[in-house]
Amino acid sequence: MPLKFPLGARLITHSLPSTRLASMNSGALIYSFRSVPVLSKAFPFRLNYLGLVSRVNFSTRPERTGPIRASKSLIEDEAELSDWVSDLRTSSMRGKFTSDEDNSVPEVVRRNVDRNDNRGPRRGTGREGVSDRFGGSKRGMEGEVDRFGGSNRRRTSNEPADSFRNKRLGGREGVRNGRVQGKSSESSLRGRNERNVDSGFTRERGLENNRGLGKQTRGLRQEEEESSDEDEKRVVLGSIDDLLSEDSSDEDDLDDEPLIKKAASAKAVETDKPRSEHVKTSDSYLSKTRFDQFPLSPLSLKAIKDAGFETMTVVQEATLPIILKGKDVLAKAKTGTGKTVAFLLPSIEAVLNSPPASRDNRQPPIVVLVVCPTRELASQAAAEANTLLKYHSSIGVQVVIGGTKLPTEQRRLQTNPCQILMATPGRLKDHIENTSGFATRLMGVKVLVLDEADHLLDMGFRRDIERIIAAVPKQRQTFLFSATVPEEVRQICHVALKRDHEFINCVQEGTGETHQKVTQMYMIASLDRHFSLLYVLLKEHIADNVDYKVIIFCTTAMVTRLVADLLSQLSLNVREIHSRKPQSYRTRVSDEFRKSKGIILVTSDVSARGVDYPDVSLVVQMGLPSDREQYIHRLGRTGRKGKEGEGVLLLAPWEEYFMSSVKDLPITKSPLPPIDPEAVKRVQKGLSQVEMKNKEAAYQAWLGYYKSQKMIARDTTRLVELANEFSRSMGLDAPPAIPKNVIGKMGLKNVPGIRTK
Ligand SMILES: Nc1ncnc2c1ncn2[C@@H]1O[C@H](COP(=O)(O)OP(=O)(O)OP(=O)(O)O)[C@@H](O)[C@H]1O
Repeated sequence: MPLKFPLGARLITHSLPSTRLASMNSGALIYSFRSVPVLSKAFPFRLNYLGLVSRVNFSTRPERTGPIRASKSLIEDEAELSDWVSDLRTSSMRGKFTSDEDNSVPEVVRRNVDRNDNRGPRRGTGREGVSDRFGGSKRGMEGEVDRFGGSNRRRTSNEPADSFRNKRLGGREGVRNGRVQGKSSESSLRGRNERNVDSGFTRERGLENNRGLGKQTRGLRQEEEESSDEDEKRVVLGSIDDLLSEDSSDEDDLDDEPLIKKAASAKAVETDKPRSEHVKTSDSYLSKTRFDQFPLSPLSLKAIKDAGFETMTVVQEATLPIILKGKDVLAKAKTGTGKTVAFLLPSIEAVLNSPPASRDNRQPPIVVLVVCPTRELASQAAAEANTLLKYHSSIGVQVVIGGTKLPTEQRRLQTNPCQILMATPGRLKDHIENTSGFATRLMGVKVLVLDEADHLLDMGFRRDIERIIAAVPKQRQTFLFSATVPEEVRQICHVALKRDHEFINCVQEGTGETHQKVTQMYMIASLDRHFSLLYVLLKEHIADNVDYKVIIFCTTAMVTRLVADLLSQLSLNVREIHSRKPQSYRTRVSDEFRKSKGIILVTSDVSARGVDYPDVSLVVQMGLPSDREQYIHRLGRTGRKGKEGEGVLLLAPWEEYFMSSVKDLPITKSPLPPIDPEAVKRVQKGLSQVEMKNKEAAYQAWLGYYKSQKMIARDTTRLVELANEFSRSMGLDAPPAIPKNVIGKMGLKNVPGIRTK
């Protein structure tokens, strides 16, 4: 079933958390952060999470299951951000947010603290473009075959695969590098901020339920995906891809005593359980802790049972007791390990513990505000919330995500009030500023969640996030969740979190942020071989996996369209998603892909984070990922819920420098598979059938994307040479001419090799 990675590639394992919270068998690492001076004005507040459940009176139930579930959609996000803004990001963030935070001294409250953080540089992102076409002709397949054991024959997952990859990779046991590093850079870093208390669990401070306040900071500009109007805004902001677009458009603990009580007496818990019980020996994303070991609403527990969740995931087990004690939390856990439920369950408890709204209050307070970077994620979180709220008929969920007219959402908010609101930043800000009574409702917020927090705190979203934080009460609880928490984010998380927040790191030291069951490899090939290589890889994967489900990430929307067009011409079962597709289309394709097998999704970074597609067998990343985090999140679309998966990163030789940013991840360099001349011919033919305007747009978008990559863009002559190489790889004799204004915006005026129109 899997790609035949070098044998050695499968030998590298990275066990999940081997250390765990004394009371809960989890492997999370918890750091408690001390204040920075500016946050010393924290004031106490207590949420009675342990108290009896009180019900809210207003019902929003009917609307909840309708429009919310119907509103799943794929969104554009960072791919939408301006490269120019991205280029400013790293330096600005560092310059601006280091002073106070550098003095903060987090307190480690767990033993066996993992030191595993990010080191990679953060970079700009791609942009999106236009398109609408999939399905594809059946041309081009006849006669192609044997290389793959028959053109249409697929092996079942149990069949042995006798393919070129066995030969190609079988002799490469020694090749795999399995680089597992990461201590050194980190220890120096954490040495500044944290202590490793190796004597157990000492968290008295956490029992106080003190509430701090999120500091509000000055804003940096933000840009989001919200609507076609927003898309237009992005054009103004200089996204090259936008400029090029024509249509603008992710058990044995049988003690039934609620674990929160155990957590409240951490030392006692430590003696209750021998340490050995706290060591996980597998890569399981699940813990052995049952949900009913926590003081959760019986109705929530019933819904959890209905959902088929038997035990908690590691991140759920690790965060819940801390959150239930009223602490702010920054949680890092690998992709596909249940972070959404981790923040939703205690959020529901917060609603239940809130005083019931007055019956004549037509604008009942929003108690829980969940902010997600994309529409898809907000909708997905709402769907997950609805699963958990199955028996909580009095709790309503709404989504404000853009993609629809603001007045439509305004009406919905008014007619179907909710206590839990999922939102994307831009649209949320719109409501704060333009929806009557909305700001008042936000004053009821007791829980603020930033999903994909590192991304939301990044430059692109910062200004809106700061505006949002300013709009909710300082007396609140805040949860930040992500699979990646780069150091820059650690340094600025005080923007949202209280000074005594806890950092719960479910990523074990040395494992990196990726899953051991996901084999990763990268290939270095000249651009002119990329399309053929992709075709060969796909054909092989399809031959080996009867239920293949592949995601191909491309650098920009226009390149996404090009690749989707090509693969369609090659008679592969392809769909495409990127920001320039209409919302309804993205929703439909997303739903289809979620449910389907034997399908390939070509996508831009709109699908990189958080999207929960089950059973993705292979993720291919074509070209440079915007940064280390993006590589991890993209890869995280496979190997979810402890499943196996494969990842291939396809780079040109001059992109290989990227590998230094992921050197701690177990990525194997693979030799190139032989490319059958027949396959080359088919690809060439396929390319010749792709519309010229799509190639032109892809060329320009490609140029725009790589112009945003500093390492490549600093030599503009070389950049244009490379772009022209890409042009040739599409079968073009001469590079497409680019409008003058676009060339000017890209700073490529008079660069040799560029053609102006
Ligand atoms: N306790 C559990 N047992 C089994 N499945 C669970 C449990 N909790 C959540 N899940 C499921 O696991 C899947 C992945 O969850 P989720 O999307 O929240 O992952 P994530 O950690 O947020 O991933 P990403 O970092 O990619 O956003 C979902 O389908 C969710 O319903």
